[in-house]
Amino acid sequence: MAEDNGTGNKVDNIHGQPRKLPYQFIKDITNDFDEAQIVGRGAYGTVYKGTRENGEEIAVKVLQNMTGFDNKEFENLRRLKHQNVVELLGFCNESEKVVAEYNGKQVIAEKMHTALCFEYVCNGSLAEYISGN
Ligand SMILES: Nc1ncnc2c1ncn2[C@@H]1O[C@H](COP(=O)(O)OP(=O)(O)OP(=O)(O)O)[C@@H](O)[C@H]1O
Repeated sequence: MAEDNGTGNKVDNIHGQPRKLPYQFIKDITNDFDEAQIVGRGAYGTVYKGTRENGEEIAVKVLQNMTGFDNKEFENLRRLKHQNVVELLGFCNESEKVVAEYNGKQVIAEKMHTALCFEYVCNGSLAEYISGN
């Protein structure tokens, strides 16, 4: 089923090879990165629970201070498929022009939106599981 996120970006089946996802799509499924959707925080950013129109849940890891996915870790993750490893469904790497202040002047700046989307695992973290919380 295709999902129209209101910008003309149709997002079909997201399973298979990890694919590039529009920023508008991850914004929509996380209710504009609503605090109530936060499921955790890691060293690289905040993880949100996103819900697609068809009810499918997705973990959206919004990465901070990243400009792209040219590192080895991402390439490995992209190829990895294993029953014990959460599946990478897609990634977002989109720039947006924003007005920012620089040296007291208003300038047009390019803001990068980078995120990784994984299958959602609903049993909490391993630490919580082991400690029985
Ligand atoms: N696929 C997922 N499904 C559900 N919750 C997740 C998922 N991925 C991460 N989380 C939640 O978000 C928290 C932070 O995850 P994240 O991967 O960002 O940090 P991390 O495990 O400390 O690794 P990193 O070193 O990459 O920061 C996890 O502890 C977990 O609670």
